[in-house]
Amino acid sequence: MKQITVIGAGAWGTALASLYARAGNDVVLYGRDAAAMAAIAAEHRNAAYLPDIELPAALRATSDPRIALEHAETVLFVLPAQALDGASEALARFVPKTALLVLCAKGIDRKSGRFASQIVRERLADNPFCVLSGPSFARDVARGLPTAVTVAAPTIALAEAASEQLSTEAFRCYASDDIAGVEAGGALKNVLALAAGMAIGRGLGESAKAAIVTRGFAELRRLGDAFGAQPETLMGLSGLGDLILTCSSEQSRNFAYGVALGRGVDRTDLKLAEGVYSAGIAARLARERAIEAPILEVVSHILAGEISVDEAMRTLLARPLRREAESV
Ligand SMILES: NC(=O)c1ccc[n+]([C@@H]2O[C@H](COP(=O)([O-])OP(=O)(O)OC[C@H]3O[C@@H](n4cnc5c(N)ncnc54)[C@H](O)[C@@H]3O)[C@@H](O)[C@H]2O)c1
Ligand SMILES: O=P(O)(O)OC[C@H](O)CO
Repeated sequence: MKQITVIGAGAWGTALASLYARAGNDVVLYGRDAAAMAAIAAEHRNAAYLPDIELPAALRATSDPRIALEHAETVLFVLPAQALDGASEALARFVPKTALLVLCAKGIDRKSGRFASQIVRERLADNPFCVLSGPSFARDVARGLPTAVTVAAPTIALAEAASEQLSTEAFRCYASDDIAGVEAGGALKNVLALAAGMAIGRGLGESAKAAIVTRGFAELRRLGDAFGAQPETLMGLSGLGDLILTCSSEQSRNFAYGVALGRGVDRTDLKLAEGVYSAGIAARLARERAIEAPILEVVSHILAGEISVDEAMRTLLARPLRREAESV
């Protein structure tokens, strides 16, 4: 049994806390909202996220960071990318020096262009850490449905040890030492899911969606390569695998948000579509590296209210014709 603390009581934090509590670990879920955390502890249910899922009775919940972290052997950071800098600064002093950090955000800090590992390690430089990413809807994992993800760490030995610890019967972790690849895949697939959703919402059809996902994946690979990612990582669970999942179901908040944009309707009920925050910075990082990323570019312009979905499609379709083999 491990002492595990999950920071972030949203959908994914609640699902992971539930997964590891059911697997027999001593798990504490930490969230900022004292009333919400007291309700989770009393009712074994997270009313704001996954309200219909019954949480394990052994799962503890608190809004006190000292209580949450004092005995932690493993600390999962399950916060939106934009919250990581502030939260890791505020919480760093409570995190035991030897605790394994598991970074679960799929986004890019839009001010600094940094990924989760770069942000959190600035505050917690001495702790061992890994990044967890891959096809995994919170609801599926909370219900105990099976999936597989990638766990990347600075050394393959640490990644294998972390994968061993983080795997359960239904949650299979593959080890990798490609942190850049795993983080790039997780963040960029969200932006591409917005584009895929927009195509469906605008009524452009499944063929257009498949073309956008495939050409978007070429952009993900080019930009990932510039970040130092290994191609096989991007072809794996945290790249292609998560792209397939996220672009194929309205269970994805990013895809659903894109569908809504394509239809011209408001979806403020979608609590977090990470791609909305990562699109502009992803397009900028590509531009700065002279990497062709027309889909990331148009998504960032649509979100900024600068062009419509129709204008974006016209821009994409008017691009010069290329040999496919030269542009993947
Ligand atoms: N939901 C999923 O299926 C899923 C799966 C895999 C990865 N992810 C990724 O995990 C990350 C979190 O996603 P989520 O689905 O849990 O989001 P969410 O919107 O459901 O929950 C985010 C939680 O973080 C809390 N929070 C925000 N700032 C905070 C702070 N400074 N301190 C403490 N808590 C804070 C919010 O109150 C909320 O409870 C995202 O990067 C997302 O892409 C989500
Ligand atoms: O609901 P989304 O779009 O944030 O996607 C959730 C997970 O990242 C899917 O793997």
